[in-house]
Amino acid sequence: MSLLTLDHLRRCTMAVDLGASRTRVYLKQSGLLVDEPSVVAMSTRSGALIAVGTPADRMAGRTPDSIRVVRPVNGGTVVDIEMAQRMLRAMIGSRLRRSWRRRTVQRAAVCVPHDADPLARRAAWETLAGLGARRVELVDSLLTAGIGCGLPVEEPEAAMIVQCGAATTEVAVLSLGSVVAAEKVPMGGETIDRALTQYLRNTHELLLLRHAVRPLHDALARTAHQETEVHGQDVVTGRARTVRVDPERLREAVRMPVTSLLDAIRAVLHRCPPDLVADLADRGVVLTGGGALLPGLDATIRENTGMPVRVAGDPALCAVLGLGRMLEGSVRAAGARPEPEEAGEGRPEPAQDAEPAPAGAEPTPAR
Ligand SMILES: Nc1ncnc2c1ncn2[C@@H]1O[C@H](COP(=O)(O)OP(=O)(O)OP(=O)(O)O)[C@@H](O)[C@H]1O
Repeated sequence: MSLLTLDHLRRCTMAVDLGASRTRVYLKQSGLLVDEPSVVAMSTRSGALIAVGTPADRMAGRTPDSIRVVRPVNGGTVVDIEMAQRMLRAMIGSRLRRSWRRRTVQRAAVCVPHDADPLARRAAWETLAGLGARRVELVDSLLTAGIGCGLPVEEPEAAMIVQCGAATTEVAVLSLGSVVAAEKVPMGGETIDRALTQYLRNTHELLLLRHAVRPLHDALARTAHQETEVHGQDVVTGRARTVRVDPERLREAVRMPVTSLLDAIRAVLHRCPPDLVADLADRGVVLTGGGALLPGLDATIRENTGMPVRVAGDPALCAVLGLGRMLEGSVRAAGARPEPEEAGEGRPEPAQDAEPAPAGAEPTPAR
């Protein structure tokens, strides 16, 4: 994270985190503007938007043939650019006056996964450019999450972050404003939900209702034999049925995804120089992302690594709030002089983390 990058970011007015589960938008000097499910409901006949965000999410699994529910982001990557643009435009448009909207989106910053390939970076860039952004800065979401949870990422002492998203979890060691080592596992909140749903289907022949998964999360932290009642639909008869499940069986059901996360933490530790590992023993691990709220996850990591583990405050908002802090100018670059405003002046160059504007691609005018 160079002075130049921070200088470019300070000129942005809008910070965006396009997540598989939720979309968040932070407005400079105003705070969090949008925090809504990344979901769009559209008419299959006319293609018109019917609902966006929370109301669209409520429709999922209940729609007639005339309505299609679309999730334009998958694993932190925009997979349907046009739909992501329509979703963002509707979310921002409903909260900002038209005159403000144009000015706000002109310079935007967006979080991208650490290992985002050129296509994924281009998709994030195009989504924002299509909204009218003339300049789009792409910033590593591991750094923004680290800043958002209060880690002094610009210092030489190492810190470990585990960013638990909906579809994936990223483990990283941060030092001097950059990522020293990182691993990604295809395990997230959705993977845990799928494992619990499959367990109930295979063992109890019960189909779980979409909103009945959350109580099972709480059950994961209970002691053995403290059974939990689960309501669902019988696979064979199709009728409503209730079963009682032991928390120990639920923990077994999610053991595989959790073990893959523990393996990733070990792999990252092995790749770190000994001095940084010594820092981690003192500073421990911080869990960010909505999946960090899974009851008992922090305790499991603590038991298996022997390191102190804490869940960040508002973990799901860390990435966007961290990017917001960069926009507000409250982050110092590694080894920065005290007056960062004066740095970066002079010849304008592309920011280190920014995607260069693709050749021939003019920013689309605001609609
Ligand atoms: N209280 C909770 N207990 C357990 N899991 C939770 C809780 N709250 C949110 N989650 C899970 O967190 C996940 C969403 O996290 P987050 O909002 O960080 O994801 P995202 O940024 O949209 O996704 P990604 O980073 O994968 O693109 C969901 O899968 C959700 O089930």
